[in-house]
Amino acid sequence: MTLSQLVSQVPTAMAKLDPRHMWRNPVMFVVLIGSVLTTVLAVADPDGFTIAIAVWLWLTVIFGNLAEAVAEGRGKAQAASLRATRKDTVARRVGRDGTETEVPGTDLTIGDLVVVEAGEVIPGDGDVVEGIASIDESAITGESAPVIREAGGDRSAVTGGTTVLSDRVVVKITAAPGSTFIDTMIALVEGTSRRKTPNENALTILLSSLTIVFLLAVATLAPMAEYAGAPQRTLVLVALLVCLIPTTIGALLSAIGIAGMDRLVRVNVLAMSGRAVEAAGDVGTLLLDKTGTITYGNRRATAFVPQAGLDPDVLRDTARLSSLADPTPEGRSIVELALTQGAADSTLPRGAQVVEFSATTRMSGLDLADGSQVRKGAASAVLAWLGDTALPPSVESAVERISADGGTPLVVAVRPSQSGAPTSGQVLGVVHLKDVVKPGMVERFAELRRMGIRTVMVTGDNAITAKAIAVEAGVDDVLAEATPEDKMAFIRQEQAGGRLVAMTGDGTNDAPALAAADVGVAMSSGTSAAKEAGNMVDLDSDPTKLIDIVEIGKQLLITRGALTTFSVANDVAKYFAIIPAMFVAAYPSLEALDIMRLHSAESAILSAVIFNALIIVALIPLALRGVKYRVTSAAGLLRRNLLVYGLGGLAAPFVGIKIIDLLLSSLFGSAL
Ligand SMILES: Nc1ncnc2c1ncn2[C@@H]1O[C@H](COP(=O)(O)OP(=O)(O)OP(=O)(O)O)[C@@H](O)[C@H]1O
Ligand SMILES: [K+]
Ligand SMILES: [Mg+2]
Repeated sequence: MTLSQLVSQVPTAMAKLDPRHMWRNPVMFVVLIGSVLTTVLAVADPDGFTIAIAVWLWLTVIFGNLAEAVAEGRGKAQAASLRATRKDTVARRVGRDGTETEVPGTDLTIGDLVVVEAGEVIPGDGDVVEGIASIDESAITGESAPVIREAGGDRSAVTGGTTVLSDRVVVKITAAPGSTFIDTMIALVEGTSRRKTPNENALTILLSSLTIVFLLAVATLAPMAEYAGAPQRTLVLVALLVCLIPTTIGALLSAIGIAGMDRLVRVNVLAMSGRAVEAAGDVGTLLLDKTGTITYGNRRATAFVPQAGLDPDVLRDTARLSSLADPTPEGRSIVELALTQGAADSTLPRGAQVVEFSATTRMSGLDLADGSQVRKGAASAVLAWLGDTALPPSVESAVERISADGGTPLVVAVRPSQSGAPTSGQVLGVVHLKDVVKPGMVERFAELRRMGIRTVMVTGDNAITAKAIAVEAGVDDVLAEATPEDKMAFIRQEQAGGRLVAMTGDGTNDAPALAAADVGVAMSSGTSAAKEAGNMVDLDSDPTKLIDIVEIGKQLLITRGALTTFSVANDVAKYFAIIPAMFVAAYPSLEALDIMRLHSAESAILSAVIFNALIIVALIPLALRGVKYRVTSAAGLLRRNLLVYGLGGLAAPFVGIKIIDLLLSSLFGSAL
């Protein structure tokens, strides 16, 4: 933060003097009332001291607003650049009859189909329903490497404002103009949608109660002082009150929250709720989806392994048949592999019923017109479908080998038509699906472990594959063959144990879990359903981003705690700095307590007011940058912060007020 940044936000800080805005911050609202009151006093009886107090009380309020304005100002620049990407686009809308019409992007409604080709800007948020394309998302991520988006799988979501680099896709619009991802991002970085978090509300109530306590204390001081023969002016009592109420944290509280969100945006994470950012600071368990989260999610068929003695072409052709109507990347890759291995290029047989893949059945295939059925899917699912208890030994060993290697085996089976007596089906072999683990996982998960976070991979895949990938990625635990319900139940169970849970995922089947988690981070590469369910989106689709998210969350909590400690300690110290000076004339015996030896009672009061205002500005950089988070025990951290910010807060006013008092008395000596 530079001085010019501070100065440039002064007009915004002045605009925030609007009582309708100030009202939301009770502590600073009291200072505002004090400023008005002392201004009236200064107008009625304009002596230098009264004017000086009035001026410094106004500065206190403005400095508080300045902290918020500077925090918000950082996001405004980013919002402006995002607005530029939301330029008017022309959409090629596809009608029911397949004809294309050009319409302005703003005319699109949810459910519309649009065609986007290489070189064109995607006119709105949606899911790719046909085709595959490489897309430049740098407009929103700042990342220049193109990403792949394709129909059918968990990499189907596209964002309006991004550009198709190659090929052609058909996109089904999922967001109305005005409530798109970029609109959300703009609102977020500008802070227009910011609401106080429950923690902030609780702290505000605490600070307000403290303010009321000090208000009562100062109000009762007046008659007591009078009785004691040392009557105090209203002006002095107002100044005393402002010094005693927790103005430092009151002024910086919202800036701390905004800065936390801002730091997340800088690491390419969009947090839809401040509450989630706070929860991130206390996360104990992290759940990660495997495919598309820990791995790239580009699960491709690489080999057909037939059952011993079976003609390899039979497996190849049946695997292809079962995948003809499977729009998932896995399904399409099987069709492609079969073609390269010499399969005939035929279309879906007449009268065939498509059995779509679902995360619950873990199978897909066809029911053919003659009553026979073909399926491919997870070994356990296919076995259950066949009503068998064991796979043929050669298939069993292929499944194990593929799994142990971290691959996903898809067992292919057929069941002949059941016209007469029930005939049992036959397992033909296995398709080997391969995916690649993203680099750098092991080190990053080790770091999470040091932070005290347990990482658990949850996957629909079988236990052996899950284990192999878990070892390669270095997660602590795995939950295999998990249905969407299992993922959610696991989260509920962790939460019941008192732990806050973070979940990262990309798929539609992750959506319930993302919604149930305290921190739900959707991969930007994932489906719209996942992004809507989570409360954060990672634009880089990096599951280890949670390390940054947790650090930022912890930093936010620590900064708020540290500055609250500092603020309250500060106020207590001010009490002991000012009170003896105020009463030493009436009670000479107080002289023993008057360790500060301030120039005069007036100088003491004015110095305290000035210190109270300046400390806000002095702490703005810390509020924005955050107190540094180190990986250490929570107790150690608390001790350290109490020491630094508690003792620091107690000592600072004595030093600061003394220096200001010396300056004032040397400048205005006899006048004070
Ligand atoms: N197109 C498909 N057809 C048939 N079976 C499939 C298909 N895709 C996946 N499967 C099987 O279903 C299982 C679960 O699918 P899915 O990939 O949706 O699980 P998931 O819960 O998202 O886990 P993850 O994404 O971590 O692998 C897979 O392990 C695989 O055995
Ligand atoms: K104060
Ligand atoms: Mg998945």
